[in-house]
Amino acid sequence: MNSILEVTNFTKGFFKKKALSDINLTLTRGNIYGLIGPNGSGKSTLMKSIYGMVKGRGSIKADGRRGVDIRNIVSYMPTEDYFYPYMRVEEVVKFYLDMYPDFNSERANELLEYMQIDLKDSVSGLSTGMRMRLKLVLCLARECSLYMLDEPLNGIDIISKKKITETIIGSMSEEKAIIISSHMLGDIELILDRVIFLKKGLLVLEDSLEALREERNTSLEDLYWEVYND
Ligand SMILES: Nc1ncnc2c1ncn2[C@@H]1O[C@H](COP(=O)(O)OP(=O)(O)OP(=O)(O)O)[C@@H](O)[C@H]1O
Repeated sequence: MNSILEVTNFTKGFFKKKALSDINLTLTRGNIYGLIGPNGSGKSTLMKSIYGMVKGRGSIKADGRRGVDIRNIVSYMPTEDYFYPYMRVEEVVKFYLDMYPDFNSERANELLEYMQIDLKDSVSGLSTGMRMRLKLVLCLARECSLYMLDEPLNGIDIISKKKITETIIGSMSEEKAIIISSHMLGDIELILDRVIFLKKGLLVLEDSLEALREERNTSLEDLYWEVYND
């Protein structure tokens, strides 16, 4: 089966407010998805729900798995920073190796070298962009079917952006899918196959980016204005 994730009638509320309303979504292998939407539209809540960190009503299945079992086939990079500042990069890598049986240390070393991160570097000494690079390496060095990257291009310079987008493309294959949430539309537009637009917790559009561009003769940013400017 080509589908890797099925979200069915999924709703999540925080107190009286709905963060996600009746989401129905199927993701297929071989695609990079852009998860798009303004602040507070539900992007992070959707990723956390898929990863089993947030519970809601409805069903989420990835390759037949549900709940925390999904974590065996999904690798998630949250926006939050989760490193212990006293650690060196090599200790963080060791931590991942112990934690995830699917962690590929050879791939991690290869990516660390490309990202110009030294195993002896202290985590507390890394700049924002270098920490982002490290988070991405750790996420993509797992052998998984689905990768979820929450805001991987936030607060970083153009060289880091280039390295990050190249690494994402280099990690793709026909058996995998990647979801990227971002506000950097011009940067991610180049690497996306499909887009998912969330608006106030509702899924308002899921389509091929190329088809949308051809049909409407427009850029992702223009499309964003069309969907959200009301
Ligand atoms: N732990 C929480 N407690 C209460 N409300 C929450 C919590 N997490 C998210 N929300 C609310 O759910 C809604 C969706 O938030 P979410 O963080 O998923 O949006 P987002 O699209 O990722 O936003 P951003 O682009 O700002 O990161 C918002 O109204 C937010 O305030």
